[in-house]
Amino acid sequence: MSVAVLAGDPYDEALIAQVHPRDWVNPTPAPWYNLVVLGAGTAGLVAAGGAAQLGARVALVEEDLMGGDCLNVGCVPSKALIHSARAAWALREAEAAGILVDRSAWRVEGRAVFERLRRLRASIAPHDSARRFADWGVDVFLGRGRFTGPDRLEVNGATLRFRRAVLATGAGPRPFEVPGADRVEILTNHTVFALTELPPRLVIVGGGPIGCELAQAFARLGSKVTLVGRGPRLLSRDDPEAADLVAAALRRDGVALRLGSRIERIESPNGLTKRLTIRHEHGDQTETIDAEAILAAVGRAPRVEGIGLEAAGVAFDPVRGAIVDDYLRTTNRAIFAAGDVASPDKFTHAAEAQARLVIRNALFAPWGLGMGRASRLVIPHCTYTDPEVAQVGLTEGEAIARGFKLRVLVHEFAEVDRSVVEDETAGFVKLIAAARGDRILGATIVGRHAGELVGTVTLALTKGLGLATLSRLIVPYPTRSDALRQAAGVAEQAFLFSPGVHRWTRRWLSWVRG
Ligand SMILES: Cc1cc2nc3c(=O)[nH]c(=O)nc-3n(C[C@H](O)[C@H](O)[C@H](O)COP(=O)(O)OP(=O)(O)OC[C@H]3O[C@@H](n4cnc5c(N)ncnc54)[C@H](O)[C@@H]3O)c2cc1C
Ligand SMILES: NC(=O)c1ccc[n+]([C@@H]2O[C@H](COP(=O)([O-])OP(=O)(O)OC[C@H]3O[C@@H](n4cnc5c(N)ncnc54)[C@H](O)[C@@H]3O)[C@@H](O)[C@H]2O)c1
Repeated sequence: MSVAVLAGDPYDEALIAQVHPRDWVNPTPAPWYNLVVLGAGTAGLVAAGGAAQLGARVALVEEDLMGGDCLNVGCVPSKALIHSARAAWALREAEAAGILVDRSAWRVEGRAVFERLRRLRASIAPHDSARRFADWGVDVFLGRGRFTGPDRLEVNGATLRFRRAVLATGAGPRPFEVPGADRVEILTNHTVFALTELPPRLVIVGGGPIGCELAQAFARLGSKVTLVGRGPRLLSRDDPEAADLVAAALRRDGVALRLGSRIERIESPNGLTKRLTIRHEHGDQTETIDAEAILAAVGRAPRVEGIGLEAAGVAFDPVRGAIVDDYLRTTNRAIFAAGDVASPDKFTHAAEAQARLVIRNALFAPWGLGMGRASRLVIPHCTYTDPEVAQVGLTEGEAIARGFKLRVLVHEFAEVDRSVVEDETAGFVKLIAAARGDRILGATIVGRHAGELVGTVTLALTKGLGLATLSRLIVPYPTRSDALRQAAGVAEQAFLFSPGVHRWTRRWLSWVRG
């Protein structure tokens, strides 16, 4: 990411004025800091802001745009794009709801869609602004930071000495290594939101969350999208049935899926059109796909190189990132790490939760007493395709792999009145529970608002609430939350209507009847 990859319109100028003011003057460093934070994405901002508000002397170092990926080139712009795509989709589907729309009377204005995205991004930027953090007492340094020893870091020639530090440098797009990719302009999440028009044809490489969300969004907005995936299915981290529903939805929206495919080469025969040659894993034939744009969404690489981790005594691995223990301490006990740079869960809410834990462990656990464990955090995730796919705890496959004996309790949204009346019946709630007892191990939710619904199960897992509690939850009618109660209730119903219990209830009722 760089200020240079923004589109350069007034909204981007407004964004920069907040998160990388051009006239910013770095403060004079204090002799010592309680906490120096490297990177001002979600993890860094939460760690710095929280610590400063608790009274710590804090320095925050950012080389690019404060807010990091989430604000600038991740969650915020992608969800803004998804909103526009959904509006276009709703118009196409309006007829099914009895509303006749003249198809020739509306069209997607790509320029306006991207402008809206940048306007909303700029409107959120004050939350992450340099001024806001400075007002909280944080010394904000704009510039590239680099550790120069186990207790010091350098930025623009100034040395910041620390008792504790937080490494929060995040992750960037993983290099896209296929023949020819270095000679053709390839979009990544750093550049795709700087577009000003919709590409008529777009190839997206990668079937993870970024690939799926953006493939559907661009297709709904009118681009002819092909998604090329290496694996046999989409969303390889998630439940396979959930991934199948997403694949069906993408196909329905016009996305051509080429899964299990290997890219042989990329070229640009006339300098404008880009051409991919792919080969299916199980076939001899190659296929060529032409497009105006190619987006690589092939995973994330933690930012660990060139930042002096060797000098600081912080061990790292190019794939896993900084190596941390369960208290999020690196191999230098004074340096902690939070967010994408050290976590397999590369999500904003995970970065935020880890940063909160780091404040506690780094600043309020003298001699290591009272430190909290990262493994105790219950971290859900959700992919914002339509239908959404939300997950918390173990998937069915993960629970089996760990040797659990399971009960899998499923309730389909086709059985939920609210989903039926809104014509959105695709999806299900799947609760993964231990075969005996009440314990919930995880949940997969596929459907509209799955990301909201998963919060209830996350609370149950966090507080150790079981199936019985969930099945007695009273939810407003008609809502999709009923699916959760119904799925949990399957176990209770099976007990209540089991032959033994049924025999007993009949006898009792016959006796009281007289
Ligand atoms: C397209 C896309 C969509 C996403 N959608 C979602 C979503 O819907 N929900 C969700 O939960 N997550 C989503 N994510 C993931 C989310 O954006 C990340 O998990 C989150 O931003 C991680 O925050 P972080 O603070 O760890 O790192 P980052 O946000 O990457 O911040 C790290 C910061 O450190 C700075 N930095 C690095 N090195 C240095 C240095 N040497 N000196 C100074 N500064 C440095 C960087 O410039 C950057 O600003 C999405 C990601 C992408 C790419
Ligand atoms: N809604 C969300 O929470 C959300 C949305 C977007 C991104 N994110 C975060 O960002 C991370 C990165 O997302 P992502 O989708 O880039 O990564 P990913 O690692 O989840 O998926 C990348 C996919 O690309 C495939 N791939 C890699 N090289 C390929 C090649 N040469 N040809 C074809 N396919 C190839 C991989 O097999 C994999 O399926 C996510 O894992 C998630 O943590 C979260």
